[in-house]
Amino acid sequence: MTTVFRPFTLALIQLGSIGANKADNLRHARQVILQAAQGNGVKKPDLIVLPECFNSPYGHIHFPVYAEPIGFVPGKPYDIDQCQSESVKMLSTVARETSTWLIGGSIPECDSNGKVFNTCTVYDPKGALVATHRKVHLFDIDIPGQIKFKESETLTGGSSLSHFDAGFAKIGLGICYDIRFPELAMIAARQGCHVLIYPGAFNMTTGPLHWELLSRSRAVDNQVFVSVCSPARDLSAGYHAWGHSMIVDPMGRILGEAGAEEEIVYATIEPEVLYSTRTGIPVTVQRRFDVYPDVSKFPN
Ligand SMILES: NC(=O)CCC(=O)C(=O)O
Repeated sequence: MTTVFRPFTLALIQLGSIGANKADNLRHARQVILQAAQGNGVKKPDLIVLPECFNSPYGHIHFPVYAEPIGFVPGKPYDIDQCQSESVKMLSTVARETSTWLIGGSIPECDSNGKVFNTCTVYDPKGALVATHRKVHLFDIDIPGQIKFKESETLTGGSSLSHFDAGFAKIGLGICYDIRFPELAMIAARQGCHVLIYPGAFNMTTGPLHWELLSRSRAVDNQVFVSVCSPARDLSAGYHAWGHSMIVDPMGRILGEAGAEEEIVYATIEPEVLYSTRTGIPVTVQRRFDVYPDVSKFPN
């Protein structure tokens, strides 16, 4: 069945005040979601997005401490009342109260084998948990003198791709470092996603260089809308996020962008832009898979 793609309003919450107290983080996130759901004076959003790791400080030592069991299995019914995750319960409740689709950024998730994942959860306007995405590519980098970070110290990478149908668009999910891997975005687009959404938290070294570049690249490569949602910058925290949450259209134009502080960014997603981009520059039907059939066969 082909997914309907209709105009809709997207709101990104560049959340601030993410501290050590999880209950405070959840309270604050709920309050800003309620505010975002009011709209920007023009239109109430159809979909609200939170940033990566919105309920805990961002750092590998924190993930196991803040991790919550979610236990979502795609395609199986999920009972929110039985769920052990306070973050999932809050997100489900506020999605229902606001009658809005909600992409709950990400939270550390633990499974029954003691593995911890960086997981995004998605709620429909009735509060049902309809999709999850476990960050596939862990953020392990070392730029001497600038930044060293190793999520794999405590996290396990997810092993599947995640797309969902919101009724007004098919949406592909990734988390932060996942945006550096064009294969994930290309598969989502080839499977019919119109919009790719990455809760993220780039840093002050790579953020200025790559955050916008990667967002616009994934949008132009695949002729889809791309949106990246960061926490606000907090120079008193252990990790300094770049901020600059943004929404990019299939031509690579930035439709809305935050600064470094807490802010809500709204944009209207117009399907016509995707269709006219694909008609004018038809790369999506000009690919030469006979020349480059499977890049994984080539050595590094
Ligand atoms: N949270 C992350 O995955 C950060 C990714 C990042 O900063 C990068 O440069 O990539």
